[in-house]
Amino acid sequence: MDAVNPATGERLNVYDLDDDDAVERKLDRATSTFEDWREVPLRKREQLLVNAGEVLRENKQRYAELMTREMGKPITQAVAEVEKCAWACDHYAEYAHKYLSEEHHPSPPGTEVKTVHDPLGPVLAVMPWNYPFWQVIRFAAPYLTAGNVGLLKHASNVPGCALALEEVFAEAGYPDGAFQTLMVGSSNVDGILADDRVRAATLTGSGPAGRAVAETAGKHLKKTVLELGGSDPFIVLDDADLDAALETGVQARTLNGGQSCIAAKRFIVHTDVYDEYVDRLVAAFEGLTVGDPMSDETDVGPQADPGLMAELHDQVQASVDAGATLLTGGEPLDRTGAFYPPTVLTDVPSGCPADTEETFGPVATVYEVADAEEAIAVANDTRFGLGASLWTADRERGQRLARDISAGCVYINEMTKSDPRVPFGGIKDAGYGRELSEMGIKEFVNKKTVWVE
Ligand SMILES: O=CCCCC(=O)O
Repeated sequence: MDAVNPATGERLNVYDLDDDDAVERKLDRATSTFEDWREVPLRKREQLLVNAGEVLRENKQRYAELMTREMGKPITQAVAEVEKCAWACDHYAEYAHKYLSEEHHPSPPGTEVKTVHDPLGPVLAVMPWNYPFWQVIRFAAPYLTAGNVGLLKHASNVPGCALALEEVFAEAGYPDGAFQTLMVGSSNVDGILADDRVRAATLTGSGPAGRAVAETAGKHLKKTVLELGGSDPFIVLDDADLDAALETGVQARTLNGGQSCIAAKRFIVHTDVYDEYVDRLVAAFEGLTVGDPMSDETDVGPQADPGLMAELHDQVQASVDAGATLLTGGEPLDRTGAFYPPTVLTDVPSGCPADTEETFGPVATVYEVADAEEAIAVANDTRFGLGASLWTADRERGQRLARDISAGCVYINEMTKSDPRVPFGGIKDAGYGRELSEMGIKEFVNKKTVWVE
């Protein structure tokens, strides 16, 4: 596996792939470790998670630089990502025993009926490059604490991060085999998932990757959680606080180079405030600093890979060819590295790529709508259903409208974001299942009913 810096094109390192024997050994180790790990008292597992949070904090700068070098995330955002990982560790260290406590049910007199939460076994995690640490800690913190063990198949462009994550758990004192990185390509996923030793799988990634995992998991009757793409609406109503909706909107579209499933991708703006909002959005995009991701001053780094940037650019060009108006950006920057400028498209014809596909980069598509009802109709006119953000001065109105939005979450007067305390996941082509919070930790447990007569 090659790690290549997308800001410079420089090859950072070459990593050996695991051969079949190495994968076999890791699967065996996962199984044998699971038998012991599941017996470790929950309080002890929580303590190890506290340690993992400490390891992350102690190595924050090193891990952040590793992410920035491998996938181009601005360094300030990489540091924030490591901090968020440590927070997720703290959260589950504090709450896992509460989330996993026995549930008692109404039962006939003289009997006791309850649900207990047993771990399932080795969980395969197929994870993407865009949040190389966060996406992994998001599954590992809850699932390991529930007594499962983890097998990570990370994206092939972040191999250094994949190994550093293994280091986090080793240094925190987890048993060998509780968390292992598989250095394999995506063609190996099917066979590993089909293996009896793997009991469940979680994937964050593209729709095709999710469907492939779901198909194999279905064939072998394994539980999955899928967090796939999104084309999240960012709705600005006539009574919205425009300053806040603008500042947050810019961040929601350009954070992480716009490479996020929950980025605001379709801005749906009430006609009364449309002209002002669009003018200010364009000005704000043009004011962003695009450049060296190692600089604290940078807002938008390179796209993670030249091929991905080319795909994004194709989507923009095809949309313009179909009749969309390009207000700013729209051409890769003429410099070394995969730099794409913040881009704004309006008058987007129905059915063009910017309208129907996920744009994984700093490209905002803006729609003008006559009223809140039309805003909701446009918001729902997508095969995705991950998150949504809605801006209005009237919180009651916001909550009424939220009921009509087809998405896994709706944030009113806030950008869509993940938080360890809050369930995260989508509907429709955005996937199924929930990560984080109590719901997340309970996705990969056997909710076992115990009836005591
Ligand atoms: O691509 C998905 C990004 C999730 C980002 C987050 O959890 O904040």
